[in-house]
Amino acid sequence: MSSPFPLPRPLRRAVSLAPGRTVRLVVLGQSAVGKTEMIYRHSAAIDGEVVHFEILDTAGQEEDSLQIEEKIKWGDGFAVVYSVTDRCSFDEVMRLCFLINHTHSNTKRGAGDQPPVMIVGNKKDLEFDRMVSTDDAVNLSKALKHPCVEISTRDSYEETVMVFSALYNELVKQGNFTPGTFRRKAVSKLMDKIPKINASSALNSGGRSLSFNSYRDYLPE
Ligand SMILES: Nc1nc2c(ncn2[C@@H]2O[C@H](COP(=O)(O)OP(=O)(O)OP(=O)(O)O)[C@@H](O)[C@H]2O)c(=O)[nH]1
Repeated sequence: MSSPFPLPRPLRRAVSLAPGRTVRLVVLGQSAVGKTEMIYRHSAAIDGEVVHFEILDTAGQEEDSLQIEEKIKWGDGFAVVYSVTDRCSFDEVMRLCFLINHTHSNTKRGAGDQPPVMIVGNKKDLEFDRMVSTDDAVNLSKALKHPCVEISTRDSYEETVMVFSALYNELVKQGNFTPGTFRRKAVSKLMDKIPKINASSALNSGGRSLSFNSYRDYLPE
């Protein structure tokens, strides 16, 4: 299925980790929707600039709302993931989108100035087990005013990367900060506590299964 919302063209991967700007993205969603299949660090050349993505996922039902809110405060942009094979995970999307908006309305931005969110329907390869239609997703997307896309993290690494780059493009488009004002280095204390695995080794595994599970190990001070 093609996306009802056009995603940017596939990105060229950066050949080196040159100094660049850093964007923090958070992947939210119910348990078992496929969040852990997403990569957690990625660098790409976008419009001639190197962009480092730091990607934090949540641990589904194991986390309480305070932990999720901490992660939401940390993030610049958000992928809210459901599985097209799991109706309950789709029903959770609305609650998570409200939580993002609520949390950010009290923190970084002014009223009515919300961070970019993309609704991501994963496991589209399981067409015969589908419980959430594309129309359902488009309707929710219109209601919440967030773009939606269906992907398969299992089948396509590129689709996952395009979600991240679409969020980045939206951040730039919002104009809250121009590209030059992004953080210059991956400096967050949170990320400093994450075990170092360099981007090239992460990508060797097809960009999958390298997410981290124990947020408690690197909570901000
Ligand atoms: N067919 C198919 N299976 C997938 C896809 N993405 C993930 N899975 C499978 O779905 C199961 C759950 O994936 P996880 O990545 O552990 O899900 P999660 O959202 O991180 O779950 P929690 O850690 O409990 O929050 C695993 O068996 C994955 O292999 C996909 O695109 N297609």
